[in-house]
Amino acid sequence: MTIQFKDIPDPSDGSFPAMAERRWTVLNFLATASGLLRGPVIFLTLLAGLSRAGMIYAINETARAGGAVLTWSSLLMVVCAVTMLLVGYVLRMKAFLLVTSVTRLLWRRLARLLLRANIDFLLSQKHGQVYSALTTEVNGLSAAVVSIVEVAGALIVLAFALPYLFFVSPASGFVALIAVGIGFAGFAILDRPGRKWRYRAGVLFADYCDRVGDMLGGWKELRLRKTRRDALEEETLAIIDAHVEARKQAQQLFAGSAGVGQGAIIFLLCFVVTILPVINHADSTVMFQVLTVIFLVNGPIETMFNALPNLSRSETAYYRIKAVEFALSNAQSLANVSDQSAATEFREITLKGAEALVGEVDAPEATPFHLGPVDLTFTPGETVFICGGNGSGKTTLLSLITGLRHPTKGEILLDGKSLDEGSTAAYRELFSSVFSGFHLFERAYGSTPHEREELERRIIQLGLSSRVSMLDDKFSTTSLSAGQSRRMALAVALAERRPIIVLDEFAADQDPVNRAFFYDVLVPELSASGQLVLAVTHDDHQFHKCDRLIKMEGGRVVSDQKMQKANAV
Ligand SMILES: Nc1ncnc2c1ncn2[C@@H]1O[C@H](COP(=O)(O)OP(=O)(O)OP(=O)(O)O)[C@@H](O)[C@H]1O
Repeated sequence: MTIQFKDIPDPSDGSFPAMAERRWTVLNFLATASGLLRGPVIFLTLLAGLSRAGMIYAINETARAGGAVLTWSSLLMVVCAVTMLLVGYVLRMKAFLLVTSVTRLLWRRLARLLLRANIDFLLSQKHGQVYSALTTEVNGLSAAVVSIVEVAGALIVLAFALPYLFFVSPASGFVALIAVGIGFAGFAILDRPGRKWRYRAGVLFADYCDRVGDMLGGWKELRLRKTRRDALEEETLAIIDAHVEARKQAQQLFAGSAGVGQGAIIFLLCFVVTILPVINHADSTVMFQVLTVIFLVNGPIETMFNALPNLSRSETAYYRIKAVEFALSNAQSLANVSDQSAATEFREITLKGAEALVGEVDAPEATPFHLGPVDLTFTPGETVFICGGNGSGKTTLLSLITGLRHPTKGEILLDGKSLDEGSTAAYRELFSSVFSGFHLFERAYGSTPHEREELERRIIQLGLSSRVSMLDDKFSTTSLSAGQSRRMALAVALAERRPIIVLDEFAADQDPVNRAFFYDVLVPELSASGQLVLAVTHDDHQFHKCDRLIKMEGGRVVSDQKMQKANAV
């Protein structure tokens, strides 16, 4: 399924209520997810702001008192300075912890959604959007918590410093107000195009992740053909350049917005040193007081105008993450969420008029593959081979039988009871499998000690003990040849001792000895133990070794033939 950015607000949409609402949504999310409102950060920010404001006042009062060392104002100055330094340090640490809280929450949420995503989403080829959401977007969004704290701190300082400035010199207070206003106006003007470029950079980063996926997954094909490698490299470089350009454009606008804020403070300073003496008839005390205020609010204001673009970037990051969550939420399968207890045995599995559509979501422009209607029944102890040409629907049929895919029409019955999404999770536990595109985990996740014992036995039985050993539930290696990897996956599946084992073209990459072992020893052993064996195979000279042979053609079961099983040799 291609991820649709349906719910991403248009970054160029600056309509006031929509924009304000979006900002509020992001701020609200960050405040809640980080625990900002619960912890001491608000209090510490207030304390840091107050101590800075207190510093301004104390410096001025000390200067007015003639600079004596032991006055109440000089003591206040020391207390404020120490508080400012200590609180500043604690605040930086606490802010970092807020960032990690948001990252953890988002990563956990996305991981949960991924683990419950349905087959169509997982079969989709392009997962760059997921990788980019999990990396840059999550980092960008989390880091914005610090910006909230910085902006809040600066606003607190301003809330005290501006009235004080009006008190000391109304003209300076007025000009300072204009300067801050200019800073905000610069941000408001440059922010929207900045966000647009930032959004584009995000899309391009996702494309880059997809190309990296191609480089890692297709490294053999890329090594063997220079023109293919060159073309991919060329495309990747173009994506990188476009991404860098988009980021540069965004940065130019965001830096410009911060620059306007900085320029406004410089304008204020210029006013103080050039115009104020004329208005004030060169009163050096007022000059000193005004300069002290500007000196001490300069830092927080600069930080604030730098932080505002970060909040803007975080808005884009938030909605890009939301888009992935949206796509994943739409692709959730209740069968992956339900925690009904596992089914441990069955009498009969029936597919009744079951149909499936493949590729409908992933490639809407192409005609989807239609499987069925299929009517089949399976019982314990049967050995069923499924054959048919490439693309005839064997794997799709297996995904229906195993409950990985829900029929678009018809139903699957377990012991006469129709499966719904809620009961499918328990049903799936009947199966162990080695699909053609299997995955070897580094550990035997979720295995019991008894299963691990069985796994060690199977590793020996399948001739893998010279390559693989187990330390607790961890395999010594998963770097194996194709045939060995498949046997390793089989060992894991066998150790699970489920009532049904599904094997998709298992023998395809086995040597003659292992192939013979599979058909003549293993399959009869499983059948004798009462397990239902469902095996996709192209080995027509082995067809006589099954109880039933199902033949697929163009998505339909064209024959379901009872076989006279030959005895194993
Ligand atoms: N992710 C997908 N998106 C779109 N179509 C798909 C996808 N996966 C498979 N198909 C299509 O579904 C059809 C059935 O595929 P399936 O894998 O079930 O065939 P198969 O019989 O197992 O083939 P093979 O012998 O090659 O493994 C094919 O025509 C294939 O092109």
